Amino acid sequence: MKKFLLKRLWNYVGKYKTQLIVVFIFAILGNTLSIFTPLLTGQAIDKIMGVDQVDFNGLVKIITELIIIYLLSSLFQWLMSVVSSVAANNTIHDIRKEAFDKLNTLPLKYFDGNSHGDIISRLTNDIDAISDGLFQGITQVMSAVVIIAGCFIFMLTISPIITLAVIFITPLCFFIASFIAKHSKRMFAEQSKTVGELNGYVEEMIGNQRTVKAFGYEDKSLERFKEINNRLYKAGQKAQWYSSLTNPTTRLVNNIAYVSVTVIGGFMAVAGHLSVGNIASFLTYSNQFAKPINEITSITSQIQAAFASAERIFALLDLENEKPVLQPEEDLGNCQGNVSFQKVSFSYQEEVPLIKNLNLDVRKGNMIAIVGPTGSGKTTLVNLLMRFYDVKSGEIKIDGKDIYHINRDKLRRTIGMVLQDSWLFSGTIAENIAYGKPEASKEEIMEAAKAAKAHSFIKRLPSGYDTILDEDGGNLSQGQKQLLTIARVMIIDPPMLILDEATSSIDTRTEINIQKAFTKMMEGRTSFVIAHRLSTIKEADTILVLQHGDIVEQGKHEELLDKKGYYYTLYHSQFAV
Ligand SMILES: Nc1ncnc2c1ncn2[C@@H]1O[C@H](COP(=O)(O)OP(=O)(O)OP(=O)(O)O)[C@@H](O)[C@H]1O
Repeated sequence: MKKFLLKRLWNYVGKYKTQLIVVFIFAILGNTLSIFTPLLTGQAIDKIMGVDQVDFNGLVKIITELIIIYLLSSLFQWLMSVVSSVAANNTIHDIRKEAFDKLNTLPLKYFDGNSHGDIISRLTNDIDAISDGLFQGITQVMSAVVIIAGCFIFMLTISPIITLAVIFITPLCFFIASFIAKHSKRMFAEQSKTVGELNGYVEEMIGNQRTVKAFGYEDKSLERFKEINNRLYKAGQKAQWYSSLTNPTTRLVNNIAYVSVTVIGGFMAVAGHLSVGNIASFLTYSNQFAKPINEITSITSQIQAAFASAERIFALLDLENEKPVLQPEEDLGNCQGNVSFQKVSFSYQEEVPLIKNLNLDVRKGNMIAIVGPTGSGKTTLVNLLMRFYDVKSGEIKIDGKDIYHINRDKLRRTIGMVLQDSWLFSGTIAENIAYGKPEASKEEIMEAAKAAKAHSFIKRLPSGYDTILDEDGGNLSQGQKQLLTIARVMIIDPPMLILDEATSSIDTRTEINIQKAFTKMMEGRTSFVIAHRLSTIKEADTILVLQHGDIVEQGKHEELLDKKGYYYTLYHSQFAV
């Protein structure tokens, strides 16, 4: 599994080979220089033979060399970390971009079925974790290779016997580290998952603060937060507990190696095979030899967290995209707006059938009011027409062309949509209106606003069209927000419309404005209206009455009332006052 992850990560990191080579060169320069220092220190010690037997000239020369080496080595190590952070940042930039691109190609099912906080967490926390792991990984691994190889050679030149002892004991560290890593990986995966869950919850609570406060849900919300937070605490503790074992255990092994060097070295010195300076150099080398291994094991937690996060990112990247357009691709051209559903079946979950064998014919310019109790499938019908979800079987045609043969973007541009929860983004009012047509001129924006009856309220704002909206248009009323979304559709001038009439109460004046704007917008356009107003259903060319995903009745208001069927009951319970 890890091999597979490494290979996939390499696909991204490998693109920056030149930077990695530069890091390696700096690693060689910086670390080789520092490998010389124990040798020089040993030589310096041997210049001090005893009282009055000190070679001062030799000593000063060596100390000067040591200072220069330390300075250069620090410079190269600094350069190494600068370049490796550039390589890590470039890699992360690519992964983040690919992940965000992926979000744009995923079907709506993914967003409906996963907590938004968790998705955000994948793009932020998980990517940061990979970034930290990569940066540390690159610098430590490169330095380790150079130091281990360098120290090994230098130790060999001093004493092959003691070198043998060191290289027998030190690899034990690897076994211990990999054994612990195996266990801690699972804990880190749990930790990342819980971070995602926590983010999801926090996002939900922040987004719904009004509801939280209105229902006095603060205490319960805190309880739930505490519960997730506790789980996160436990997962984090367990992961850290396991990974924190690595460093002390490997240090213990290193200390055993250190003691062995001292004892064997001592015996060899007494026998006259080694000088005191040699032993001093060797001790430092054996320490340096173990250092990169220790350092790598001390960042295992970071590397494990990076692996766990990489798994979550790759899982996102591996999700199935929206289905591509079927060939041959057809062009809607000058779209008229004739719509038909033929034997359409659909369900969100396999085991819960919703729409079964639905047939519907809508002629261009007609206004279709969709009514039905909650959960009857009104929004689902819209989801299918917009291709937010794909039908299980059957066909949906516009002007006789199957929508699965039409480019998804082009299809969506022919249908203007105004929903109840009008989504606005932080930016000016003008930018919000021109969302679907960024190249629109000021005049066009104003025209659209006038048609949407939004111009007069915009004009009264201190900065007019340049008024900056908070995220989600928090500084506007519900009705004003809806007028802006109507203007946004007007500017695109689509041949078809999907409107969701607001159920929330809006002041009468704005309500009248919205209704007027809706009526104007629907002129000559095929319109599907999820209807909540009496006036809409009365004016509709056809009313579709939905129940449990089926069209149970279809016709004009008076006809349906005369039938005294389901619509009659629904009308008296929902619309008639
Ligand atoms: N993303 C989804 N995943 C699973 N089931 C869903 C999803 N969206 C809707 N449903 C289910 O499908 C059924 C139809 O939902 P739909 O939103 O179309 O109803 P509706 O008539 O628009 O309701 P309302 O008037 O309350 O908006 C409901 O039972 C609902 O629970």
